[in-house]
Amino acid sequence: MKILTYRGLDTAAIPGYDKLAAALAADDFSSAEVKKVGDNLYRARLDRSNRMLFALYRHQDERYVLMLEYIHAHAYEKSRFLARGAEIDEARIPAVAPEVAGEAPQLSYLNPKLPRFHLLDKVLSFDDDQEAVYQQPPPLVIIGSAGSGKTALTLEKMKEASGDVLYVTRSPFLVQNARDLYYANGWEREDQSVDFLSFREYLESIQVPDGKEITPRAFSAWADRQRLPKALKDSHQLFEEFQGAISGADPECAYLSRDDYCALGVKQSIYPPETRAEVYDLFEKYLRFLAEQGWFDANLISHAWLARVRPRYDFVVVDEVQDLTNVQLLLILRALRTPSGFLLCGDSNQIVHPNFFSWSKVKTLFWREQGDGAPADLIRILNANFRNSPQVTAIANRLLHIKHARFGSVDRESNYLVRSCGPALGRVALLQDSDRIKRDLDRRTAASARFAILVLHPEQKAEVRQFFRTPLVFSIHEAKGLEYENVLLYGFLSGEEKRFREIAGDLSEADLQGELRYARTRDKGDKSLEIYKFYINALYVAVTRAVKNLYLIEPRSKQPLLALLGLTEALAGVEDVEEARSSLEEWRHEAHRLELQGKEEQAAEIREQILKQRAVPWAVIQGDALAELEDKALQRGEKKARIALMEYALVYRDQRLLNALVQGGFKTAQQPDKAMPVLERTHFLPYTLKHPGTVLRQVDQYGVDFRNVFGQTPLMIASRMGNAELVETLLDRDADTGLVDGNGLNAFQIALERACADARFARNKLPALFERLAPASLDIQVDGRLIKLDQRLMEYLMLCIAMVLFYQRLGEHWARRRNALSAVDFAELLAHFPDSIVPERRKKRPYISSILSKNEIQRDDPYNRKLFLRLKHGQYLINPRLALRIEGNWRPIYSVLQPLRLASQLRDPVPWGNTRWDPNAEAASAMMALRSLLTDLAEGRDREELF
Ligand SMILES: Nc1ncnc2c1ncn2[C@@H]1O[C@H](COP(=O)(O)OP(=O)(O)OP(=O)(O)O)[C@@H](O)[C@H]1O
Repeated sequence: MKILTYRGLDTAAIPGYDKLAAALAADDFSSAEVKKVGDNLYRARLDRSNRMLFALYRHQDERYVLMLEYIHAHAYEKSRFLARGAEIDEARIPAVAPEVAGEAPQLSYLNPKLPRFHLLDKVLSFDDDQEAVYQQPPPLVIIGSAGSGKTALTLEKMKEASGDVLYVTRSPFLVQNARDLYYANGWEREDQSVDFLSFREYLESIQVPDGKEITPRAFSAWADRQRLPKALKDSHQLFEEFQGAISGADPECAYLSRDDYCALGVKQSIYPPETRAEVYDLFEKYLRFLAEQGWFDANLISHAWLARVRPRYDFVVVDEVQDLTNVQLLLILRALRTPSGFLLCGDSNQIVHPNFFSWSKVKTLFWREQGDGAPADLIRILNANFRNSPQVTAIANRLLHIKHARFGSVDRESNYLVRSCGPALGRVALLQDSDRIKRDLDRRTAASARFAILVLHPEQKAEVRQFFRTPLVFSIHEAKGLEYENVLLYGFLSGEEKRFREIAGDLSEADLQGELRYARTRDKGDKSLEIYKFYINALYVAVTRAVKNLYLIEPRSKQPLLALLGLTEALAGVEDVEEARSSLEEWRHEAHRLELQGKEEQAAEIREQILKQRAVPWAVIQGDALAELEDKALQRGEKKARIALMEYALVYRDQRLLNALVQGGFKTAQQPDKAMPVLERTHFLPYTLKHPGTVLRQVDQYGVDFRNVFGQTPLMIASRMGNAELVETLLDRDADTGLVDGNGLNAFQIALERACADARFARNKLPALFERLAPASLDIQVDGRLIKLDQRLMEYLMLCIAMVLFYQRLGEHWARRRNALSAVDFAELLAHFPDSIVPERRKKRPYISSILSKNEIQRDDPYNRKLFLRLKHGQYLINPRLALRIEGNWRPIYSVLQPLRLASQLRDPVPWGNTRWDPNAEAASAMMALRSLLTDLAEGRDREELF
């Protein structure tokens, strides 16, 4: 077997490593005492107390040992790779023989020259180009086609940076994906703090703009109302002109003046000079529309925020740089402490719309910011493709050839061919456009989540739907960023036959041979590339969405461009297209993936047509419905309403409601602890079962995040009942961990709440729930700025616990001594948490106190997140001016939490001389005082007497 080592593993410092490696290399598993300890995870003996963890892989005909981690003194529970808190009883695990390697997973690519490998979500062996970039210090610009491993390489380079690091890109989906890849396999680095932000979040981290960011859909709806002349009808184009030419391009101004816009060169605008005045009139209307309707435009805000941004990062990574405008890039650069600490990556061939991105503009921008010029090898190009099949890559290359041969004026950075390292063999075929073929194809693909149909223009989708039942139909603008195993391009070229004919020009096969050579523009006034860029890039993007197989159906199959792509014969049968039927589970994942990427239309269609999900048939008690129920139960004394209200009050431990029920003569409410088990049996029993069929049936009917009558999702109840298996099942079905219940708590906080009330729950149930339920980050707003509080920070846990303690302790503390929350409260709760979820040092009181005081509103600390307000010595409230982003909307913390629900349990009046002292009145007035305090503080009114 061959030995490879994980990057960063210092084998020289591992005692007995060489001897062990030699034994494994010689297939001697018995003297290495190899045992299987996890999924493709093995341990071998280094010496009496130390172990080595490794994985087995195959590549071509060779078997490989991938050395992962040194396990010192049997401390398996500290391993990055084994499940948290894993206890391994070595004596009870049988030894394995080297033959197991024969069944090991295959690596799709392995560079024979490199003995080291990298790890994200999977094992990566860098090719020579990637390795060279990996070795080069920043600043760097990495250019590579779709699937060339830019993101993978970039993330690995990010791991090298210490200090404050930013990863930013336009798409929130990509951000989440990058974060998940980054921390996959338990990676961490103590001296690094990383923010993963979408560009909008980055803007918000400087200052949260008023309103919502304008979307192409909202723009289009606005444009449709404007009665546009024919030349300006294409709203995508108009939007692009507003966001790429009038604003965005010149960072010196928010947007161009009318004169400057009209004077733009022929290549700087989509529109000819004679239409510009009209475009500018519309732009002015657009500005008014933004202001009136409460939208914001990212370019205009970026320009305004240039005056506010402060250097705060040591290293910045910008992914998919072609999706950002100059002013946006400049705003990112201005956040750098060291001007050269950046890494940009992107691919200008992936721009669908006619935007004004050019690598030379980016370079100029960075040059200028750097002051002393840029290093010669700033720009690196990756030529491999690890994603698409060789057949798809071959077609993509032909397109690049055509673009180059036809419009040789493209910049050097967009001018490279791609070498396929793709995993699987695929095929590219032109199919006849006949009813029989379409019927046949539909039969084979309608039930497959791995087959998508792409068209050039949104209007063409309706035509596709006449023949095909799949919900996966996308216009090219929607398809960006997606990938499918099989892609059908439907009438893609025929829809704009004239354009594509002009693109093909009089090129012949001979023009498409050899390497691309960079040539300067022949004629500066030649606008042909700008006009055709949309069409050729759209086709390039469409083609590269296919991971394995690409099919085309063209009503007019004899087109010069098709011929140049080598597609001359239209096939009369589709027997080779595999008939596929995806499981409901696959479809659920697909709907969820599309929702995350903002493809609501297709996701809704999947949910409706395939998953057949519908809205819950019951009314959820919340908002007005709750007020009405209260009225019926408390004012009108209706029996059914009283029972329902009591159940609601029990679920949320709403002491105020329980008290009101008791005072209204409803005795059962007096003993919540007795009533609770009954309630749990009635409503939550299915959530405690090993085979929760009833719950899953409801999930199938109403979707995984449906709300029960109390407004809880299945995940929240499974968490409450401590059913880790069900939690796992629901998460596998993409349950949303960010949703909150009627108390404003998410499923993770609900588990913490249970742990707070029950030490046994904390010890036995919490570990399996803890990491799985905690959302990756919490969006909080303090002083008008977004802070994305990452799950890995102690501050995250402290805020979550503080929200739980709000209900569990604040009321009582306040009623008794006008006290708020203290480090003791946190420490008492954390004491029951096993070390595997919260390390010992983080549970100590001095440490908790230090986090509380570091995050006090008034404290001067660069990492102060201003989470807490110190009322008096050691007494804290969650900062009343903090807001949380819940389901996309900012909500003040004390409207997420429900101060109205804080109350003391009723007590009997105490005889006091010849009067009676009513403790309840006192408690009620204390709670009123607390609520008014919270309101005052939230609204910024001074309550200095308290401090
Ligand atoms: N050296 C490698 N060996 C094997 N797989 C690789 C290698 N480098 C990257 N990959 C894989 O190739 C796929 C594409 O990589 P990645 O997403 O980083 O590409 P990209 O250039 O960022 O693509 P896009 O521009 O489409 O986002 C990923 O699944 C990644 O893990």
